[in-house]
Amino acid sequence: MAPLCASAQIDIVQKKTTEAEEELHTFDALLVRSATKVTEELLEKMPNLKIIGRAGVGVDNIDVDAATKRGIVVINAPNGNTISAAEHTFAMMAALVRRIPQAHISVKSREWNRSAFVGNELFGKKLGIIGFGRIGSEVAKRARAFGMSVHVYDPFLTKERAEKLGVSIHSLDEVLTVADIITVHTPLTKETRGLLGTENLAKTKKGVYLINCARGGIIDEQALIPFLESGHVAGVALDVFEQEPPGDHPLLAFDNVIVTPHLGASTVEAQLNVATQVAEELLHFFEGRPVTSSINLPALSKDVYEKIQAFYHLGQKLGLIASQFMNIPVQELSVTYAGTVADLETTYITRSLLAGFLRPRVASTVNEVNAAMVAKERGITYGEKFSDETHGYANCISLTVHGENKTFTIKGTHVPNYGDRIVHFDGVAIDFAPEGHLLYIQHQDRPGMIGKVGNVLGAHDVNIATMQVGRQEAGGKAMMILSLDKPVDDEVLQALAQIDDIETVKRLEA
Ligand SMILES: NC(=O)C1=CN([C@@H]2O[C@H](COP(=O)(O)OP(=O)(O)OC[C@H]3O[C@@H](n4cnc5c(N)ncnc54)[C@H](O)[C@@H]3O)[C@@H](O)[C@H]2O)C=CC1
Ligand SMILES: O=C(O)C(=O)COP(=O)(O)O
Repeated sequence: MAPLCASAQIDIVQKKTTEAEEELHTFDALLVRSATKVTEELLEKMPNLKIIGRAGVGVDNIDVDAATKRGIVVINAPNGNTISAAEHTFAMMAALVRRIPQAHISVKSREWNRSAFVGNELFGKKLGIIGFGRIGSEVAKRARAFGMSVHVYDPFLTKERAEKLGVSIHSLDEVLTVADIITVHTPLTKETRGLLGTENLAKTKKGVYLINCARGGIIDEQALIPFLESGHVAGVALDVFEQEPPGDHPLLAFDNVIVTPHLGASTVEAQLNVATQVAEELLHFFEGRPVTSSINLPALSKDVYEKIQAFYHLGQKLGLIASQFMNIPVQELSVTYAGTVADLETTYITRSLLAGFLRPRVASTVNEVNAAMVAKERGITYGEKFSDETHGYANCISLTVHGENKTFTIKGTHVPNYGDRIVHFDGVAIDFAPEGHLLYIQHQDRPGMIGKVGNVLGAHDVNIATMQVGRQEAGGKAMMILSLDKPVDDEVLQALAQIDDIETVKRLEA
């Protein structure tokens, strides 16, 4: 939190959401741990919210889809508590096989019953790890130091990484059947909920030990009961529960179930790490710098951000202008990158372009977080292409919009230390800055057109800042793009449309 406390721009309110009902609508940012449930209902009460920071890893307490729909960035602190969670898992493993909590209670009860607490060694045992990300792999390192062999199931794990960490990759069934101890380290998702349920528990070795320091529900709590009763499962260590706190849960009655109250990340070090990480990211966000640990935005490093920043702005302007020009329903946007920009992280630029395009069309907030989702909802598809055709510029972004009976193409370039320029507009080569109050006029290429337009605007007290003209061929289709000191009203548009040889007049705000 220190970075936030040091910032003069940030006011910190530390309360439970239920105690802050009256103020909820005022907050720009929300920082939470796992106990706060960020539901759609809560988000509805927070119309000002721009970012949610999870000071930890798991975001299963946050309705990320609902946040994304509203254009709210969700960030977490992905590695600040990894070591603490891995160490806690290991502490639970040792406690489980040596029955330390039970022995502790016994001695505290003034008993001295050594024969009741004969345990097992970890040395030489097969450890099954399900989910081999940051925490799973740290657990593996410690297991190897204890002389255990490590058998991993993770559908996304590469052979190289497994070899590097000295573990063997297996199918889920293989891990279930060979492991003496199984520990789960996946996120809680549709796929992992109930991963260790009746069917899979039945595949485990008789006398297996199970550990869940990831999320309640990955091991099905109800399904576990008969396996404990029959002695098939020798013991279970749980740091997390389907409902937290678990209340009077039947699992708590078993002597060989050892538990902690979601303490995996509860160390001084981990809390300092995650709080600092998330606070720094939050400040970056409000300073307009990239955030690197967003759940609902592609990751972007500072270096990459600095390179794409200019194109990000250009993309947004291309989208914005094209959307107003094509003020009809559209089905498809096609973006082509050429020259230096084609080597950059274009996904971000495309998202920005898409957000610019959608902004004049939708009432709700649309930004690079929810642009793809909003486009999908409206049946607009989009795609990226790469080309060598830069039209003589160092870089060129070209956007083609496909509407029902019309297709429109706009191309732009970014010139360092000069700015963005639109260099092609609806088939005509032109050169103007996509800024401010613009007016598009399509007309026949005849002498005197500029004067006529100037007269009408002058009569309505509209000052022209710049004027660019272009045409396909002499005497054919021609266009003017004017930049004006103030926006024009409908009356001015009508007056211009009445000039002979003017075919279309459109207002474009950029
Ligand atoms: N008890 C506690 O206080 C803490 C719990 N956690 C929890 O630990 C879990 C793991 O965290 P990290 O290692 O940081 O995450 P991670 O994202 O680095 O690793 C998760 C791994 O699970 C794998 N995975 C995803 N779906 C899978 C599936 N269906 N089957 C097998 N593997 C699958 C992924 O490929 C990934 O390698 C999370 O659920 C997190 O919320 C994290 C920190 C503290
Ligand atoms: O980071 C995680 O996923 C955790 O489970 C830690 O949760 P906490 O912040 O301790 O409520």
